[in-house]
Amino acid sequence: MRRISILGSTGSIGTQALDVADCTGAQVAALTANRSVRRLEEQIRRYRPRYAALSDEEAARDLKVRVADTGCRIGAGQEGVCEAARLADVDTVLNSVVGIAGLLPTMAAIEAGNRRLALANKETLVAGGRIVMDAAKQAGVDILPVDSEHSAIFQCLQGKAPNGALKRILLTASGGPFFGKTREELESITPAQALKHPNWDMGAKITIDSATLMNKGLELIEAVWLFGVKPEQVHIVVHRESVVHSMVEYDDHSVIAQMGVPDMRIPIQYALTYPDRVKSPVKELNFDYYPALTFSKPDEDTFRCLPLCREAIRRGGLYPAAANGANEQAVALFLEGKIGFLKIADLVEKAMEAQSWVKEPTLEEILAADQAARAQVRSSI
Ligand SMILES: NC(=O)C1=CN([C@@H]2O[C@H](COP(=O)(O)OP(=O)(O)OC[C@H]3O[C@@H](n4cnc5c(N)ncnc54)[C@H](OP(=O)(O)O)[C@@H]3O)[C@@H](O)[C@H]2O)C=CC1
Ligand SMILES: CC(=O)[C@@H](O)[C@H](O)COP(=O)(O)O
Ligand SMILES: [Mn+2]
Repeated sequence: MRRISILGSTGSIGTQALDVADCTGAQVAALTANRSVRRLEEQIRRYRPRYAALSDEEAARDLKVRVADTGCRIGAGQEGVCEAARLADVDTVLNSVVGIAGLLPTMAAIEAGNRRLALANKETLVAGGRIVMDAAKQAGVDILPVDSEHSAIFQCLQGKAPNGALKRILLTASGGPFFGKTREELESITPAQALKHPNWDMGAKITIDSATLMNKGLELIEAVWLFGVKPEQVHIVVHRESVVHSMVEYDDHSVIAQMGVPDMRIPIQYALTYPDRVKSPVKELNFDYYPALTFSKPDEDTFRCLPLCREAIRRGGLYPAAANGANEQAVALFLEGKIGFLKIADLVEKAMEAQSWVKEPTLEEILAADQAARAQVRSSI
């Protein structure tokens, strides 16, 4: 039986991971969140982990009082979250924290060793890809992708590509809620409109990223690090139905796809049970409901975040961290109604322009680049 630590347990992926734990009989050893005291209290009472943490220190103090009767030890701050990633008796850490806040817990899980890392937090690899992958290799920690496209690619590769035979990755994109719209039409988009994803029910930040196609740019970078391919080998294919979760093309031009209904419990479960496949409550894919599957090219003139991310990983160094940090701050400002939808890409571009070249950045330099990009975004509105 797996003993898992779920970081970001109160979010979209975190709560679905708890459903998966229910179905697979995994034991929940630790839970963490940012400041959702009530939701984490409910989860502690139901799953009885021996440790839980909130990164917001005041919220952690409140939680400690509320769950004093349960015997659950409560941690606080970023270090409290990292402690959940390091617990000695845990064999699986699921990182479903949103944003760059997931980077230090990822490193903590890897440094602790002797566990698998099921990684939903794509920003970890976008900002810190090289150091994360190097540390995982050195520690012998397997990183299992949770992101649906990367789980699909991992499944199509059966874990690893046969030597040199992988030609390219065909990474699918839904196109988001604004597929087919012009820049003029996007000028007056509201957060409420952008928060309506056509196929997936996700947290707010990733839903906005899907609407701008930043999500696909982040996923392109994520794929480069996870599968050791060049940026040019990742080809984005718009597929409106989100049923083909991604594909790989081999040198003989054979294309292998992974398919299923759009439900994150499938990739979450696979990351936890790999290499085993076990029964799932998720609906089977019924082709009667999908008489046509469509494929087309992304509109990169309108949705500029995608080419900006491609350029960021092509340049390397701190450019992806700067693009990611600027995007996180810009999305927060868009959700607060302080900037328009199209401004998000402008701010990502500006942050990349301000970034200087650093060959192999350290963790400290990555976190500093993230902070600098955020500060630049805040000061330019
Ligand atoms: N949702 C989805 O279907 C998919 C998500 N992903 C990726 O998974 C990650 C999580 O996404 P999603 O579940 O949608 O996000 P949500 O916003 O729904 O949940 C985020 C979780 O992270 C916690 N959190 C937020 N800020 C911090 C912080 N500073 N320190 C520690 N914990 C924090 C939140 O706690 P609190 O509740 O207290 O705020 C919450 O538990 C993202 O990287 C996303 O890109 C990838 C593929 C699909
Ligand atoms: C479920 C998942 O993995 C998301 O990243 C999803 O892919 C978002 O959809 P699009 O970014 O393709 O709109
Ligand atoms: Mn995805």
